[in-house]
Amino acid sequence: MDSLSTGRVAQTLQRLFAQAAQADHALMAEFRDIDLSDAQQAEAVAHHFAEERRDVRGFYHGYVDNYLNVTAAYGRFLYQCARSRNAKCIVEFGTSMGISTIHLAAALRDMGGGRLIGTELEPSKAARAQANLEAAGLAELVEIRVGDARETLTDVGEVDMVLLDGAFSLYLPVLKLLEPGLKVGTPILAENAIDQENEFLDYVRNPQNGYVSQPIPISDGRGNEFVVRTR
Ligand SMILES: C[S@@+](CC[C@H](N)C(=O)[O-])C[C@H]1O[C@@H](n2cnc3c(N)ncnc32)[C@H](O)[C@@H]1O
Repeated sequence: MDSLSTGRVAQTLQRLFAQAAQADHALMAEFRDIDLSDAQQAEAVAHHFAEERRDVRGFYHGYVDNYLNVTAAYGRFLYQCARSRNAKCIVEFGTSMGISTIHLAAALRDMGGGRLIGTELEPSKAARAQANLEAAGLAELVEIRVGDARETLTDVGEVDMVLLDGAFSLYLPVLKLLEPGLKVGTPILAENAIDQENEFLDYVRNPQNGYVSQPIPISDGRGNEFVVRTR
């Protein structure tokens, strides 16, 4: 049996997905209801990117009460990746309220233990994630570093798996920060890696940089890139 489907982990996830659906309802509806042409969509994404790049802290502070979480299907995929990799050390950029974190930490626990280093800009979100991990019985496996990933992830060392789910304009600098500790075969999962003037995608899709990478269709329209380190 896996702990995703039973006990405290399953109960906590069920509660969090319900809370997330409520908290993010208006936000999600905004995106769902927009029927934009390709050109308008490209413009909207570019605007989003520019705003985030201009003021990362301010941009995400605007979402302080939003979960912005992975889907349940993507969470299961994270769990599967960690299990298939037999991961012992996982790094997560962008913890929010801890939904993805719980999936990853559950995989670590189901394999006998390990360490997850997460990072979150917003102190109140980090505190809520901590409480959620405690509710799921997984807190001892996770360290949530409060602050900007570019400062909090400078010393993580060897990593078996990475989830990039923070500010998407920072995926490339954060990957480069982690690169010295990546091993051959390390999977890097990137959420919201939208294929539009994206320097991160340009980098990981160029085999000369030591990766093989392609989008995977788990959560439609969410830009799920699956990257594997090849050297
Ligand atoms: C998409 S949400 C993460 C969702 C989470 N992985 C989940 O599935 O529940 C992105 C989070 O990254 C945080 N974030 C954005 N930029 C960051 C940075 N530079 N360093 C650390 N956290 C950051 C935001 O505050 C936000 O809570």
